[in-house]
Amino acid sequence: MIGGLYYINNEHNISLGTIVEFIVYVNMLTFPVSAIGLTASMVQRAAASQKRLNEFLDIEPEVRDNNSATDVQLNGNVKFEHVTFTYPDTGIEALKDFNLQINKGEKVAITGRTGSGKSTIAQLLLRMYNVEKGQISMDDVAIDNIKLSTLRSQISYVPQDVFLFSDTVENNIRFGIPNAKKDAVIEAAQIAGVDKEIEGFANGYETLIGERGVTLSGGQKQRISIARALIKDPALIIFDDCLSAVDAKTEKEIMGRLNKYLTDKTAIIITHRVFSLLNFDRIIVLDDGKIVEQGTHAELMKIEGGFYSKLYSQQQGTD
Ligand SMILES: Nc1ncnc2c1ncn2[C@@H]1O[C@H](COP(=O)(O)OP(=O)(O)OP(=O)(O)O)[C@@H](O)[C@H]1O
Repeated sequence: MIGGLYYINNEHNISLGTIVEFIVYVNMLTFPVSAIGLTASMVQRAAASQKRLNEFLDIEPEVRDNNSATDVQLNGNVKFEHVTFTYPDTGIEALKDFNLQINKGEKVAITGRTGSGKSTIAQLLLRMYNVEKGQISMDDVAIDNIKLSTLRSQISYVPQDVFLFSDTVENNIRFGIPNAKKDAVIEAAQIAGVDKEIEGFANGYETLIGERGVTLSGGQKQRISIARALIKDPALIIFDDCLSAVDAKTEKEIMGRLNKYLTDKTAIIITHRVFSLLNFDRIIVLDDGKIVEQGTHAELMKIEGGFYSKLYSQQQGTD
């Protein structure tokens, strides 16, 4: 449910409509004087846009730093305590008295049916919303008391919908870490399983992506997005169903490499495809905003008629 790099670009909850309005407004202001056919209706629209712009500039972001917020060097311990969260716009209760503790270095997979609350966990960890009931903490510091910039810079989030820039492959991977060395870019691409394809492009890592360059497949975009998350070297990394466009074999291989590479890091992998989770420390199954099963693959397979074992059996042979 989270789109693109929403959390980076949209800290102020700017709606697309507002941005479009803003562009219309700026275009009007820069209209050449020779085009004096500026009609009354355009003036009215400009005035309306001005009003919207003023309203937009007055918007106070709902999530902002508390006065007591500090910089904290995070180690990757995560705790949700009795968190009940309702999306303010829809009134949907996405998490219900939700408790979860993940220790530094643990690799935890979260699965469950559509709408069960998986992405909401990521949204709340990034503090895209304030939590009113219960508490979320990292390394025993409530996330409300961690500066937003500090929190978000130490969590890598790979969204479901990939957002790439019209720039080189290399710059897309090192986005956010402009000083990252080429070796680090290549290593991240190798782990994400996209290095061979990049090397096959006419200009390798210098190849432009987008209208003026190569058109990437959905799977290539997803793997570049994973490489971008890895290069950040975060305390916590969250993969949100970000391998849906990759075939089952490739997904398994990437998961295997990630498991090794992320040894000292905390990782949360949100996925519908359970077959790639065999070696995870813990698998959590969500339903209707609550944990309904958790354990290793072997433990969950023993639950007769359990959600996980059913899902696993269904997926065997289908991918
Ligand atoms: N930005 C949002 N605004 C309002 N309601 C939302 C928002 N995002 C999710 N929801 C609702 O909250 C509930 C939990 O959604 P969430 O995205 O966390 O589920 P999910 O398990 O990640 O689903 P999926 O597997 O389809 O991504 C759903 O009912 C969903 O419709």
